[in-house]
Amino acid sequence: MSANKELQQGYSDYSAASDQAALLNRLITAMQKGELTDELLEHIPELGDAKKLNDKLKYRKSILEKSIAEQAAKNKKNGVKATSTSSPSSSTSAPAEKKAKKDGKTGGAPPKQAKKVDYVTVEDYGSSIFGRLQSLFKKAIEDAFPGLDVPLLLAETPNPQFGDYQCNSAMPIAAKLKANKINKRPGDVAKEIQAKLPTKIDFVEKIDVMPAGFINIFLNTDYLRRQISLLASEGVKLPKLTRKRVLVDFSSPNIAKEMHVGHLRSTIIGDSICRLFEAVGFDVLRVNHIGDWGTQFGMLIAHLYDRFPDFLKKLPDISDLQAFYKESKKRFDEDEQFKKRAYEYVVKLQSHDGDIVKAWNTICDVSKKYNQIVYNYLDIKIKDVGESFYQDKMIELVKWVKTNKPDMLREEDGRQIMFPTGCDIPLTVVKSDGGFTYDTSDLAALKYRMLEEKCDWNIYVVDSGQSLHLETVYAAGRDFGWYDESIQRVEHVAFGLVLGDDKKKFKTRSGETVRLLDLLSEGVKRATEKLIEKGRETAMSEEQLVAARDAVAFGCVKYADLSHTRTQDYVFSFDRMLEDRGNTAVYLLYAYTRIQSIFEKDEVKNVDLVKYIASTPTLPLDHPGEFKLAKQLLKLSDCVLLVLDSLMLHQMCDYVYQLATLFHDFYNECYVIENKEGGIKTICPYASSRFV
Ligand SMILES: NC(=[NH2+])NCCC[C@H](N)C(=O)O
Repeated sequence: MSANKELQQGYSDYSAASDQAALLNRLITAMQKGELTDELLEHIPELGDAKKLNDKLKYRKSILEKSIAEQAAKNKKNGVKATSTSSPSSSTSAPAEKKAKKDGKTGGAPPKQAKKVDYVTVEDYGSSIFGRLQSLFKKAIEDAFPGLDVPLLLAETPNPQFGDYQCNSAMPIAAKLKANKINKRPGDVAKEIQAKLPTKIDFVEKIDVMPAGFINIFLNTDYLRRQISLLASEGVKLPKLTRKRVLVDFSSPNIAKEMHVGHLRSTIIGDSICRLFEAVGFDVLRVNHIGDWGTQFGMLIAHLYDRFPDFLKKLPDISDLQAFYKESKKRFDEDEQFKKRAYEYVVKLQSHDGDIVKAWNTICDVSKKYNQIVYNYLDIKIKDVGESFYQDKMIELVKWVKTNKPDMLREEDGRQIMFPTGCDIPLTVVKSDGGFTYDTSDLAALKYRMLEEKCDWNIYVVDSGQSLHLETVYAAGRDFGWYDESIQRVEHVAFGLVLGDDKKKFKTRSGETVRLLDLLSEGVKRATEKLIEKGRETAMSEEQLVAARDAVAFGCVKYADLSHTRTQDYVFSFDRMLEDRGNTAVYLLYAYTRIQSIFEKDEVKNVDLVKYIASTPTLPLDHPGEFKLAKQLLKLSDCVLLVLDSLMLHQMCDYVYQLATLFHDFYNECYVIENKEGGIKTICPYASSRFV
């Protein structure tokens, strides 16, 4: 070999080796990050094969688990879940896969959670003192230490000696500077932050910087007095936010099945979120994604024809839909002839046959009529946009995917499935019989909500058991480019189970699902007993008593749910929720009643109040109890901003509970009305007059 050739060989050996080293480096980094791409795996066939085998096994495992779940559902006595996978028709009924997911049996890590966009854009903080402080401090820190990217640490102080609020950002900033080889004491960092704050802030009395770096903020009491007077004369003014279009999918029961306590939680939480959004001026779509489509309607229609032949003339009186469902399911399982008819009806329903559609409508109407009673009790407004709304949209969806993203679909055992990025469990888009699934309808719904309804924020108030299903659907939406995560937010607002006193899933004594109407009626009964026990029926008119009874009964059920951290399971207990002490609706109602009694007993007219406030632009607030109450009142906007971001409604309950407690303290310590000579009553200019 000539020297030249040797050199060439050496060079190519060297470059091959350095390529290898570079490849190895990429592989190691990718492995550490868990991002082994197919392109990288091609270089190490063994590894690629192992990965493929692993994927296959994982998928097989999920199929097996699905079959087990399916079998379990079949074996379960009185099992009413209609999967009808052998039907030659389309179905959106929850397939076994959904059940397996619900039970958490499918394994596999949940796909990456959608990034949460810092979504609520405040145009004007208005009365939110904390919001204004936050934005002032954020700006001061950014001006003093540009690009340092340290989260703002600002909180209320428990000890008034250290002011009303304290900013503790100086310490982490000093640490970060140190890491960048800049030595600065936290005290000096704090001084630099202070120097960047405006010299005069209307609501701040003084700002003290402690040598250790704490920044103590003292509010201006005159400002608070003026604010409270303004609140009294002009009412609540919430911060001004950029208007958003928000869709809230909540309640969403299934037709012909009993609405259960899980749906009750969804209804209460979803409605409260809507009310909050409406209060800040968002454009809110209250959507009931009812389960009103699927092969189970075949058997229900067949049974309807037999049991209520004149259903076309008058709405059948099916008092117990659950029993009706069970009866038809039993016939479907045992009677071949009936089964055949059921299938025929499904086909007819899907081809929009007039009478069959009417029968389907009848069943939906009976079910909805029942649900409406629950909604009326709880004062819930919601619009039905159920699974049936997506009938044609599902067909369109499949066409769309086949045309635009054909590579995303995979055929397995005759089914069309897809694995969205980062997901171990596939979505079944088309079943082997050509039918659709819960996955298909949720995909179609997501596409419609983001592209047609043009939602900025799409919220699903659904139990945490469906988290994997929803996250997989969202991941598919991202893959399909249906929404832009930097400006839009798609979010599962999950909640835990409702438990009985025995800490087990909430059931009747005989182990049945609790009917919501029975539950609410029980609440009404208990509330009536409570009111009678307190002798209220003598003090109230019948009308007032009914109003009080409903406020107590339904208020308690709602508040008990909302005041618990929603992501956790909570124990449903009438005894606890009807207590007049602690964080309960009764305790809040008690505060409200006391306020009303001031007006009633002392015959103070609203006009007198208005006059008094108009002539007192700075309310005195001389008594500590009064001042504390005023401060809490002024925190409403802060609380609204907090909950808008977290969607954790217990934070709002904590706020009102604290407010009620402070009101009770105030009521016990201060006079509100002064009894002048000659029996003339005037509003006391100093609420603390009991002490003067
Ligand atoms: N888009 C949704 N998947 N919403 C929730 C639907 C809840 C479903 N109907 C159930 O009862 O489990």
